[in-house]
Amino acid sequence: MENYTVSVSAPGKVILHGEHSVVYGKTAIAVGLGLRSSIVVKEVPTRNKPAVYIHLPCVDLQETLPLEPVVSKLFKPPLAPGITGKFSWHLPDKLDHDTHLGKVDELLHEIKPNFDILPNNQKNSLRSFLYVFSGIFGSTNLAIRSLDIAMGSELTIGAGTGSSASFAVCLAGALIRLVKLRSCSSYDSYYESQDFNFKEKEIISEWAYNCEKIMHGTPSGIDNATCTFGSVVSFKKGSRPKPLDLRLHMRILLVDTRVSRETRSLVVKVAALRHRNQAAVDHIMEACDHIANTATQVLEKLSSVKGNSNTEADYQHLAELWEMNHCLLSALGVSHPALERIRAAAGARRLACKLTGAGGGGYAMILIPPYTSRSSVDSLTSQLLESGFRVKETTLGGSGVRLEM
Ligand SMILES: Nc1ncnc2c1ncn2[C@@H]1O[C@H](COP(=O)(O)OP(=O)(O)O)[C@@H](O)[C@H]1O
Ligand SMILES: C[C@@](O)(CCOP(=O)(O)O)CC(=O)O
Repeated sequence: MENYTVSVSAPGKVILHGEHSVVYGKTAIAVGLGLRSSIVVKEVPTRNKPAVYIHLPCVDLQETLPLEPVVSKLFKPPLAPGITGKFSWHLPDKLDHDTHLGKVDELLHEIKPNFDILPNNQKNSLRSFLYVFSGIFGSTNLAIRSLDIAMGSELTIGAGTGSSASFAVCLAGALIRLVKLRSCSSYDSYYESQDFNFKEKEIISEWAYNCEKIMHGTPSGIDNATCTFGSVVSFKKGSRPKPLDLRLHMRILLVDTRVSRETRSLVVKVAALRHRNQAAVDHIMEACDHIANTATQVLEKLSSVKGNSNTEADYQHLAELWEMNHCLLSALGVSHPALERIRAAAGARRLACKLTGAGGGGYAMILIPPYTSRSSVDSLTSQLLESGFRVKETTLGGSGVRLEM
């Protein structure tokens, strides 16, 4: 019997346009980052009793989970109320989420008596792991084998660049691939397939959405969709995120202000401003919506360009939109002196810069068009590092979840 090894990676995400205005029903666009998380899942010989050996260095966690109680308590998860039939791993949105998560929590308290005193990040990673593992394997008839699971990430954890969705997408992707490999023979064409198909990606994104519910309560769905499909995802409240099939490879400097912020309190701050100035704030939101829509058109043009002379004009247009968007966000009161210092340094080199995400600190992104000189990027990076910021040069619009060889 073959012992399989599966390696999968998935990107983080940033919001390009539409932060805050998305809360008021306007369009947001998010893009996959060049920085990725990765997972390696290995079937290993069972030593004594079957177990999963988990290595999660990003949250400082090494854990061995016995599999027999997982099988007896968590397999065969229930369907949501009102839905009949048998649950299958193809249908994560039909799972009775609260009941299944409740059982996961009960089991974790049984097998780890100190569960309650673990830090939240470790708790959430373990809960998500058991939830997805038992949801996927628990609806198959495959014999249980011991597994070794190791995950890593180039992303800063808990900083608004989608590490939780990226983690969950890797996990769901790897476990689904393993189930499919074990369900087919080496003569099937699936065995040879080098990547996930669209339907598989939809299922992966739904499992990751359920994990986002574990981590955040009421996620919008944009992070799991962007980390799964990569490229650009357009989103409006109340409708499904829409992946756009664009081929982009835009360079940025992703600059961490190291000023911590809380998304929830910034959303409340904007709501209070709107309460006092509704017409003015609604016009700002409307303007942000136009920017998101125009930027989508520019990205479509950039995506279709093959050495076309308009690239420079398109990048300039995009830079203009970034600048306007940042200033509108600043008018909403969500900039920060650290973000403005980064903008000044970028502006001195005629490079566009905007905050991304909730603001109030967090990250700024600086657009690096292809015609920017290396010396300009290097001197800007040095200046930002000297000022105490963290700087990573990366790309926007990269690929979504993928199998690694
Ligand atoms: N590589 C990883 N390994 C283990 N857990 C991870 C990893 N990346 C993210 N997580 C989980 O996701 C949580 C971070 O989620 P969140 O606070 O939403 O941050 P972010 O904005 O980066 O998504 C962590 O506390 C941890 O539970
Ligand atoms: C400010 C907001 O529009 C985006 C927040 O993004 P992040 O938490 O910084 O990734 C809030 C939201 O959409 O829920």
